[in-house]
Amino acid sequence: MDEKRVKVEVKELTKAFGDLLVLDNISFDVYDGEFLCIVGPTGCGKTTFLNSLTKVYDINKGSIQVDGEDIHPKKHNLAYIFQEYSTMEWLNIQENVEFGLKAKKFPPDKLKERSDYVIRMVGLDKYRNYYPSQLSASMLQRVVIARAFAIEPDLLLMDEPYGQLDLTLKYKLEDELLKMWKEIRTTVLFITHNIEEAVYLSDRIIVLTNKPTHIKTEIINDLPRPRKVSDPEFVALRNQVTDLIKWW
Ligand SMILES: Nc1ncnc2c1ncn2[C@@H]1O[C@H](COP(=O)(O)OP(=O)(O)OP(=O)(O)O)[C@@H](O)[C@H]1O
Repeated sequence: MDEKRVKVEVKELTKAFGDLLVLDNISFDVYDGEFLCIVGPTGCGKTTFLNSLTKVYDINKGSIQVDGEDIHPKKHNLAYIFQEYSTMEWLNIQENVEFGLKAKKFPPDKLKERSDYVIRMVGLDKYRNYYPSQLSASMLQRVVIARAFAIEPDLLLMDEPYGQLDLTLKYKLEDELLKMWKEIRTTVLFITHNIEEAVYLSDRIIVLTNKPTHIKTEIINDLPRPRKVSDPEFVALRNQVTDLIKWW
């Protein structure tokens, strides 16, 4: 990135459930157009973090701002991709993508052009009239990617989206995701346990500690793209992050 502009500012984020302090004074910025990965041990509070970010939970202390304003799902354009495919079975692929756009009050005369564009980007042009039950797992994930990027979100939140998928599929979808991200230049916050995935995808990696969770360190990942998991530089960075975490 040439010029860094702060898109999301997380400041002193603190969340406890009763006596259990989960997030302990977490502060960091996400830059406009950045692909930021957050890795941390099981149970450190990644889901709690996302739920705090999206206001599902009230936080005990701190603030989260997008473009200098307190984050709000109604005010800001937030998109989510989770493990579940979350497509609507009764709508075809084109309608699934347009559903998100309509919800965001996208101009009706530009709807088709926009959905065509993202559907083409993920290689599903021939399937636009199919229903979710007629598609494979990887195609469904592509629909989800297309739908998320279609709205050009302020922030795309991803929570272990490919955790359950087999490796080949996972790599394909990660490449699909990077292609969309490069084209549309969305700010992405991607949460994962998988260090290799974080090194493959990110511009920067934030490493969390065990509970009470704070930021252990952050690593700039400027490996050139496309990345190869077997490149010595890739392996070196993966090992560096692994050594930093060592939560097992
Ligand atoms: N609603 C809740 N009430 C009480 N405790 C909670 C609640 N939600 C989460 N916790 C606790 O907060 C801690 C963090 O949970 P969370 O699910 O955020 O972790 P996680 O990092 O997402 O886990 P995983 O790595 O398994 O996905 C856990 O100890 C959990 O038991």
